Amino acid sequence: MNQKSIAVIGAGKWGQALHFALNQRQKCFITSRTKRDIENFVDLKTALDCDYLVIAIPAQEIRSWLKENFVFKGQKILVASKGIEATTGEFLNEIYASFVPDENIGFISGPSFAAEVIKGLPCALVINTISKKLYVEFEMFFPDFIKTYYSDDVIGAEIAGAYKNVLAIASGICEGLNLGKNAQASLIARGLVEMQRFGKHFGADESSFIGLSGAGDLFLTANSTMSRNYRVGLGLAQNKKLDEILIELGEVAEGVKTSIAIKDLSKEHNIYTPIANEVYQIINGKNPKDSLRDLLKN
Ligand SMILES: NC(=O)C1=CN([C@@H]2O[C@H](COP(=O)(O)OP(=O)(O)OC[C@H]3O[C@@H](n4cnc5c(N)ncnc54)[C@H](OP(=O)(O)O)[C@@H]3O)[C@@H](O)[C@H]2O)C=CC1
Ligand SMILES: O=C(CO)COP(=O)(O)O
Repeated sequence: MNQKSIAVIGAGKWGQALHFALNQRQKCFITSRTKRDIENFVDLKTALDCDYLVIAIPAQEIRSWLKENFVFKGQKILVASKGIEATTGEFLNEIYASFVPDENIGFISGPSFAAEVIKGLPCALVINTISKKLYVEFEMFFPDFIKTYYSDDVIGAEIAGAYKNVLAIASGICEGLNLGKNAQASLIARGLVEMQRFGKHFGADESSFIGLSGAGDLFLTANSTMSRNYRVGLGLAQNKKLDEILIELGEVAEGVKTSIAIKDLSKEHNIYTPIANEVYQIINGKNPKDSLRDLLKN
């Protein structure tokens, strides 16, 4: 049993589910901006003093949160967020690199709806880090109902986890327009090819996209109304306003902002990303039926 201290930062849906899981083996602290009545809830300072931190705040908030709150004291970090920063197009590992040495940081990926993890239902996750030692240390904290795998493909896991959110929006749109299961399967399969192409450009290992981090998480979120991103797509297909959809959702849907980052990066690097580009345009007012026509034509 590992006796080092561990804390989750961010008590949203995923932070609370991870806290539940990590609290099975040993006491795990949790903190958040908003104080909550959760077992082992502590203030931020106490959490930051822990040896191991699991950070579960939205991707777009990470840079400012780190700047305002984080001081590196040798902590080992596991990043639970899935997204790409929209304002800069930077990947999360690039943002964290200014605050934490690479060997002290890992990224969680794989199919994992918080609502199931918090019930103790079985799942498999990948811990992606250049340090096998760090993987072994974090693995010790996970309960029996979560099987963990090791990968050193940090960029592949990050891109897969972020990109699948945009594709889940596309799949929700497809469902909302009643385009049928053939269309939806085609969209998901082509989406997988698209995110692999995007990832390869940035040095990702192509095999990450056919494993848990890529296909696993994509199949989960692009096929279920449990996914917030998928529900955003359903709303867009019903011609609802984005603001209205997001208020109704009340939780983060990372694919919305990540679609901006992918649009900018694919333009800058000349990468062919037709589905993500149509999602970006639909979010910005294009009629989804026009997107369908353009995707079928090009
Ligand atoms: N939910 C899921 O099934 C999964 C989610 N993820 C990823 O985990 C990340 C978090 O998602 P999730 O927990 O579901 O989202 P939620 O919307 O449920 O919660 C987000 C939490 O982040 C905190 N937060 C938001 N902005 C800030 C900020 N500026 N500074 C500090 N804290 C902030 C909020 O804390 P407070 O409420 O205290 O203000 C909030 O509770 C996302 O990147 C998501 O893609 C990954 C796998 C599964
Ligand atoms: O990443 C997730 C499951 O692996 C959660 O997806 P949503 O954010 O779309 O709900």
